Amino acid sequence: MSTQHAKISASVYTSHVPAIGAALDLGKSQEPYWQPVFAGYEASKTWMKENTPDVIFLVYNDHATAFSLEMIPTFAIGCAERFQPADEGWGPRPVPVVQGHPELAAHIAQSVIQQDFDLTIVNKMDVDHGLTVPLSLMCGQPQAWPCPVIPFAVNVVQYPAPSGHRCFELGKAIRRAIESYDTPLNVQIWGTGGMSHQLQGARAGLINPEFDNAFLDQLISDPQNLAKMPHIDYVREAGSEGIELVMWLIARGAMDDVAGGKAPRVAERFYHVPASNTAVGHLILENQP
Ligand SMILES: O=C(O)c1ccc(O)c(O)c1
Repeated sequence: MSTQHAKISASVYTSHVPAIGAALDLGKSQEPYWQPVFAGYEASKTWMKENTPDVIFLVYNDHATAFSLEMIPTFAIGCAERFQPADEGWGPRPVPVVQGHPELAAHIAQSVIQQDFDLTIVNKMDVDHGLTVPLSLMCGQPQAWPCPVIPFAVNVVQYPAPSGHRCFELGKAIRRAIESYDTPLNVQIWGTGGMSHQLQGARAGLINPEFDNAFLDQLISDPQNLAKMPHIDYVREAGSEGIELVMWLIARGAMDDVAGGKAPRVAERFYHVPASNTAVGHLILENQP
């Protein structure tokens, strides 16, 4: 591929627990409960400063904020110039407006839809904690986010959610789309949500560290097989909200292929239980030059 084209340099994976955003916004990040969570991201914040991309393609889920049970696309790509932080009930988070990249987003939409994945084009959308908490964890509290962000919303809220396999294949299509964009942009792809958690019902509070750590291991070294895991296994092992982890497979699908002999480098790995009701997991993978 010519160096005149965009490329994916790295992927970031992280939970997006809303209480993490509230802790930061309310100045509680050094309290004993929260300190270990934020400490786990210190090295990643340094990495982010040293490896700031031109664009972040950020895979997340909307939590009935921009969409609702009235209308919920399986995959939606944000093509707007900018996206406002959403009001999720306590006013919008005091974080910067998210600048989009309409040109690259339109190119990805064109390419991915022509590769037979149906995407919904979104030209106006507020972004909730699913998108802003990962930015806060990786960038802290800047005046402006360090680069444009293309929001990519996945339905993991209203059944049926897409399979891990479909997400993994979609990641590959997104990579082909980015690598056919004829401007040499450095793009990161982020997969967010998870890890194990269940917010409702008889198993509310479920956390499964064995499953989570096995998921991290396999995401690194054997994502092809991990992508075969059926939906019911996520729900049984990681709880009803654990299904958010299929979004990590979109980001992993866009990265170098272990099966093809090119293993990405693990730059950071962190796991902590709990933050609010959730197990926090985090990885950074870098494609090798
Ligand atoms: O742990 C929690 O409280 C919690 C709440 C809402 C979410 O969307 C989530 O991912 C986690």
